[in-house]
Amino acid sequence: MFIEMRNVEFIYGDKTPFEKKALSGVNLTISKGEFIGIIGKTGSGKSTLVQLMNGLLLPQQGDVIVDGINTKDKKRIKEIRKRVGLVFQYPEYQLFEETVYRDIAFGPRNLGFSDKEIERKVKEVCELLEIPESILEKSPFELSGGQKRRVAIAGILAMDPEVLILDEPTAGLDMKGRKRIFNIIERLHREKGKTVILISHNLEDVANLCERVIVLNNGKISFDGPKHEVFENIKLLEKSGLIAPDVLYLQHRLKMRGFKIERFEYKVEKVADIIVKNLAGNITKEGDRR
Ligand SMILES: Nc1ncnc2c1ncn2[C@@H]1O[C@H](COP(=O)(O)OP(=O)(O)OP(=O)(O)O)[C@@H](O)[C@H]1O
Repeated sequence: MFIEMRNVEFIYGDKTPFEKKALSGVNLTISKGEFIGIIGKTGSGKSTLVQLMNGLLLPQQGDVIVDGINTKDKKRIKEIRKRVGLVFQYPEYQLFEETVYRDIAFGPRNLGFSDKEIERKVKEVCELLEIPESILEKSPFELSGGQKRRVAIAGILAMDPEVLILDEPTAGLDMKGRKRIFNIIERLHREKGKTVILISHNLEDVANLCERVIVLNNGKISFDGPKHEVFENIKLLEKSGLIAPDVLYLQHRLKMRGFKIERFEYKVEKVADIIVKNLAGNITKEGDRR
């Protein structure tokens, strides 16, 4: 078990007139190599949850343990940050150096990597994230939205974290930009064995990419399990204030009409195959009857 949260509660502005309980009674464990999606309506506590996972926020109640280290152990916070990398929802929060190179190098430099190691790391992550050398001396603020995202991810990956957390990594990107980011994330999981935790408002993306899904509702976990269990339970999604992807509503409707669906699919092409297969079955049956 790599990350463990035990009975965690987090309150913003604790003991002030503005206090706001963002999370309560959160228990969860995350193992190496998982690909987890975190979903929940706006304000349900998703960003708070992931900031607790790398010690950026500390719980008022309960404990967060990362690879055996309690995030409250101030002396070991660097070790935690090195293990759990968090890419913020807004890349602007993360990019502040004068050049792209310096921004990507910031994390490893802070962790005490040598210049040679930093250079090697920057080169490696740029290749992985398809960041051309020609932009390394540019200001991060001159970049396009997609490039900014990739540079923000590169800066975190350069520290070689075991766990990569991405908070809405494709917000504001067009279809092509989104596909590019998701391909990269998928490869990081599949080829580099990274544990990935993805927050997304887009349930279709989560359904397509993740293996396990955690649903948050008003600061509590309302579901945690295999994705097919959550996505086949439209009522559960609705109770948590979420709307299931259209492909799922379609398959529920087809099932009600007598279509045989063994396993719900998340890609339109695959649903089309189900329909064709069912219709073909019916036509054959008709033929048999005649
Ligand atoms: N800095 C803060 N000060 C006070 N309250 C906050 C702060 N950040 C978040 N909150 C509140 O805590 C709750 C959880 O917020 P959080 O950002 O974790 O939710 P979220 O699910 O990530 O939302 P979104 O989908 O909109 O990003 C919300 O009610 C939010 O208003």
